[in-house]
Amino acid sequence: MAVLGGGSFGTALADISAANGHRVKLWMRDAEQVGSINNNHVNARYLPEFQIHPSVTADTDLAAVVSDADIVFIAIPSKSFREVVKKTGGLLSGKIVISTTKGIEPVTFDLMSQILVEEVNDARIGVLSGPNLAREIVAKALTATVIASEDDELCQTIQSVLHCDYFRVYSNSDVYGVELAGALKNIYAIVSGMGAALGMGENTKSMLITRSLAEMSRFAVTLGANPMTFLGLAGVGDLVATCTSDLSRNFRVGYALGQGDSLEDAELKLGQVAEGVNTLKQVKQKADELGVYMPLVGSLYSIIFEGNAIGVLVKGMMLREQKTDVEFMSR
Ligand SMILES: NC(=O)C1=CN([C@@H]2O[C@H](COP(=O)(O)OP(=O)(O)OC[C@H]3O[C@@H](n4cnc5c(N)ncnc54)[C@H](OP(=O)(O)O)[C@@H]3O)[C@@H](O)[C@H]2O)C=CC1
Ligand SMILES: O=C(CO)COP(=O)(O)O
Repeated sequence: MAVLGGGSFGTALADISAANGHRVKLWMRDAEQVGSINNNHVNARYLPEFQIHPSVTADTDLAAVVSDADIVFIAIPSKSFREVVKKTGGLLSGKIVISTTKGIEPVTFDLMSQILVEEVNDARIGVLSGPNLAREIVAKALTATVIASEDDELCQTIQSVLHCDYFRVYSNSDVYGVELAGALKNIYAIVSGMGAALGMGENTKSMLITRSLAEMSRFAVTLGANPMTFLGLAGVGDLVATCTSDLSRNFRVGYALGQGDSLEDAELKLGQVAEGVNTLKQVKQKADELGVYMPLVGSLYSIIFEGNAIGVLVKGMMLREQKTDVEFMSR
């Protein structure tokens, strides 16, 4: 088995699979980080306090790591996903390839599994998504995830590779819905982080999460996803986890923005990927093109990229025309 990307989530997945008896190779581009995993079983940059299972070894040689594996998980930020897949030079063909990346490619609006379809011949493709904060997983907190693929056998294989007494794997055949949900919720985690910095109460948190769910499912349904997927772990599950935890990098970026930091400073302080910032840009553009009503996306975009004041936008949103609660019921 191989995991491409040795950040916090790639490391967490490698550790679970190794503890389940698999020999796991982690591909990382940095030789020093590889040395730390092979010699000390520690990912010194991303999870320094955690001891990785000794059956996980790391390597900087991408071709060697991929050639050796029948299952390949990809945990590379969306910004570099296509570039890394291209670098594998056809070696992913015929393998089970699972994206764990929650992002959207600029210009193409491709999700990561769509990039895999475009770049790899004959791979069996799946998506892993759900409420999966990496630091909780490595601490063995009880966790559930979703493997999405139209290939039932693939889903069963991944369930058996990852399932253990603290990690439960559900399947779903709506690949597009599962993957889109994972990308979209990052936007709302930024909004929630911002709200937390401004001291919002429980009523406000609840309103924000519920209206986020309404907005993201409205957008996803316009693009052809199944709205029912949004009621599952990859939808409401991941939305709740990410919008309520300061372990979420997107939440933390929002918190820093709410405290008055610039986007640049907030991202710099974080030092890791917060996919929601790019996702916000892509979704704002697509929603404008398609005419989808997304007041939270519109407001967050104008705060971050157009310098509008949070207070003015909040007031504007609260005083908008009245809407129905569950819009799918009134169709
Ligand atoms: N962390 C989490 O809780 C979860 C994350 N995810 C998703 O998984 C994806 C990865 O996240 P995560 O592991 O947390 O990210 P991190 O920021 O922790 O790590 C990113 C990893 O990707 C590597 N990387 C980045 N760019 C390249 C490149 N061009 N070539 C090779 N390697 C590269 C980094 O290497 P280097 O250190 O050398 O820069 C690092 O190992 C994201 O889309 C995220 O949304 C999904 C579920 C949970
Ligand atoms: O996707 C995640 C949890 O499910 C991780 O969220 P962040 O990328 O915001 O840390």
